[in-house]
This record gives sequence, structure tokens and C-alpha cells, in this order.
Amino acid sequence: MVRYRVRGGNALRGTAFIQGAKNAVLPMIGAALLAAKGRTVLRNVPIIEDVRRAVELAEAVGAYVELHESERTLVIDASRLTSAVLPAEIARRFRGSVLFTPALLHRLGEAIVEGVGGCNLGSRNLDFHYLGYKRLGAIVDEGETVIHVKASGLTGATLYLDTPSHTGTENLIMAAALARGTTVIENAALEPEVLDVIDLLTKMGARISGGGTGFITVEGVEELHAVEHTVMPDRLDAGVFAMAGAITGGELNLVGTGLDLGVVRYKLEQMGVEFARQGAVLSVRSGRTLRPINIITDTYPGFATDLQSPIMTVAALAEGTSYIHERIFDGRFALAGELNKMGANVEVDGNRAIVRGRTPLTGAQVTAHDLRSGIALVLAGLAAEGETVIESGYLIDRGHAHLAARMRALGADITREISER
Ligand SMILES: CC(=O)N[C@H]1[C@@H](OP(=O)(O)OP(=O)(O)OC[C@H]2O[C@@H](n3ccc(=O)[nH]c3=O)[C@H](O)[C@@H]2O)O[C@H](CO)[C@@H](O)[C@@H]1O
Ligand SMILES: C=C(OP(=O)(O)O)C(=O)O
Repeated sequence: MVRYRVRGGNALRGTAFIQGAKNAVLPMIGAALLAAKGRTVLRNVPIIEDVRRAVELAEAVGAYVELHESERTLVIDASRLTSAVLPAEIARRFRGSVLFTPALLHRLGEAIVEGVGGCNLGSRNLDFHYLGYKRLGAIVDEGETVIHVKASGLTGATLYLDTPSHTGTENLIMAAALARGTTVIENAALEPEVLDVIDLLTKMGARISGGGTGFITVEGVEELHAVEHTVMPDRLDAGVFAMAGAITGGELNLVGTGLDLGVVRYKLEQMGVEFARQGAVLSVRSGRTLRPINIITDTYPGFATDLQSPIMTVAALAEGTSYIHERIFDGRFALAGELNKMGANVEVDGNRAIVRGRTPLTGAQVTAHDLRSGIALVLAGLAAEGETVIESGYLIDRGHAHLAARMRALGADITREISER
């Protein structure tokens, strides 16, 4: 059992180094398996638990993988894939496992998905993925727990997503990249991580146009080759560090090439947080008091659902009543009960939450129900009086690399502990 212990009250100051993006590197590991020859090199890889699980999964299907932790570099040789099975004991531990399906389909003619994990946020359907594969010519056999996808070659088609699914878009692009003919994906996701994956696939030889427009066209090619690529910065990690600086009354310089916080920056500015860009560095500091805010989560360029929990903590520390409307997931308010244990006043009504601030927060023993509620509780702990203990820290480690060390370097009093239980 991993737990984080945070003693609040320290202002965070200094330079925060933003990690590479979890939601870009996971599809990239899946994409690397599409190359039947050579070694793919991924740089700026975040050393997080989801990456470790993705490495284990790639090895389980036969790839040779080196994870060079201190260099934050992955080397993947997928020239010999030996198994089409995504085993339950690894695949159920993270969502990114679903992103291995296209490579197994193309390379081995089938993918046997024994389960898909990820944060527990209510219903998380995969029907767009499977309907898309079917439209491209695959046979999909959906059992109670195991899903079997088979195809002896895919053929391009026009695909439509009811909503712009992030991993759904990535999976269908990868499936179309080596299909015969042209595929059009309508209502495709616009997230920057999807565009970074398109960049990687394009370097590999894929012919993809329309990324970022919602209409993606993929002209299938015969083969994809192994290349080197640097993973984009993690805008969720950046958002969390910006909030940590703001709520502790500190001042941080965020370093991570090309970092753009978009609507998150504007929302925090409305709350009174000050940002300044100095070339490649984004500095952040809080004003004297934080103002309340209205948040509606949405697909990009809307406010990212993954930052909804962290901003709930910030809202609890603002003077006045904030409103949060969660529109992507139907079960993403597990944080409210935990924040209330620390003295917050959050009322949940369906997919809306009312946060009545400012209430002083007091340290408590709290539970991370998923990755983002976990990191939101770390934020609460930084601003609370006394000691906060957050379990299970594994969920936080799924998405944030070396969190305690990076925060301690900025002055936070935080430790990561491992116990037998
Ligand atoms: C590994 C990764 O990149 N995870 C991110 C990805 O998850 P993920 O790709 O799973 O999220 P999706 O965009 O697919 O899902 C969003 C919503 O669409 C619904 N849906 C999705 C697919 C489908 O086939 N049918 C369907 O109904 C889901 O139930 C959910 O309510 O995007 C989410 C939304 O930005 C983020 O919170 C996750 O951090
Ligand atoms: C929901 C998340 O991740 P996943 O899709 O990997 O469960 C997240 O990163 O907040």
C-alpha cells in the first residue's frame, strides 16, 4: 500500500518541471507496436505506474522494451510479437491497455482483450471503438469479460463517433493507418494529445490529415516504421502544479516546452491567480484571495474533466460559492465526500456540485477514489492545517511521476510511504 502524507501550510516556490503527458505516451506505446521492424524511441516519458503497466503489457505480447528511467526514454522493438492476448492481470490495471488492440489486429490478425481498467468514473463505454473496428471489417465478439476482435486485413470506411472519444479516436486512427484505402473519422477528438499521436504516426509513415478539425482522413499505407519522438508536456500535471502554487500563496515557474494551459489558465485567472509567460517558462502566483468560479467540463478545448477534481479543491479555498458541472463522466464526484471530511462544504446533485467556500481545511485520513481525486486531496493537504494522509497512493502514481520529490523540491512537506498492508 502506497500512501502520501502531507503537512500543510508551506508556500510552494521555485521551478516545477512538468512531466511528459500520460495520455499521449500510452497511445504512443500502442502505436510503436505497429512497426514490424526496428526500434522506436520515445523521449520525455513520464515515469508513472501506467507506463510501467504499458511496458509489462507490451512485453506480454512479445515486444522487447527498455525503460531507461533516469533518461525518461523508452526503446521498443516490436519486430517479434508472439501473443494476441492482453492478459487480465495487467490490462485491468489501466485504461491505456485498450490502445494495444489495433497493433495486435494488424500484426497478428486478432486481439483478445481480457479486460480494460482505468479510473472508476461511472460508465466508460468502448462501443465506438468496437463499432469502428466492425465498420473497418473486423469481427468483434463481445463476451461477458473477454472481447475478441479478429480481422484478416482491414478496409477503410467512413466512421462517426457519437461523442469525440479520446482513446476511441486514437484507436480508430491506428486501425485505419494500415487498412486498405481511405477512412474518414467524423466527430474525432481534438485533444492536443491526439494531435501528438498523429505527429508520431505521421513520422512513422502514416498518411493522416485533418487532425484538430474534428474530421480526420486516413489513407492506409502498407507499413509503418520505427522512429524517435518526444512526448508532449502533460497539461494535467502542469495544471495541478499551477494550482499548488496558487493555493499555497507561493510562486512557481513551470518548465515544459510549449506548455499551453488554455481554458484552465483563464479559469484560474478569473479566480485571481496571476500568470506571466517569459518565453518558454510560465510563471504562476496567487492574488491575495481566490474568487469563486463556474466550471463546465467538456472535450477539448473545453475545461478538461481530468482537472475537475483539482479545481474543486481550489474552489473550496475561494471566497464564495462555486458551481461545477461535470459533462463527460457520470460518476466523477467521489472527491466531494473526502473534501468534506477535511472541512469543505461541497454538495453534489447529480452531475452538478456546489462548493461553498471558503472553509478552512483541516488535515484528515482520506481516500483517493481515482487518480485525479487523489491529486486533488494532495492539493487540499498542502493548504490544510495539520496532517493529511491519502490512500491509495498507487492511484496518484498512475499519473504523476516522482510527485513527492518534485513537490518537496518546491518546499512542500510531503512524503510517499510504502507499507505491507
Ligand atoms: C488514457 C486516456 O487518454 N484517458 C483519457 C481519455 O479517456 P477515454 O478515452 O476513456 O475517454 P473517452 O473520451 O473515450 O470517454 C468520454 C465519454 O465518452 C463515453 N464513450 C466513450 C467511448 C465509447 O466508445 N463510448 C462512449 O460512450 C464514455 O463513457 C465517457 O462518458 O479521455 C478522458 C476524457 O477526456 C480522460 O478523462 C482520460 O484521462
Ligand atoms: C481518467 C483518467 O485516466 P484513465 O483514462 O487512464 O483512467 C485520468 O487520467 O484522469
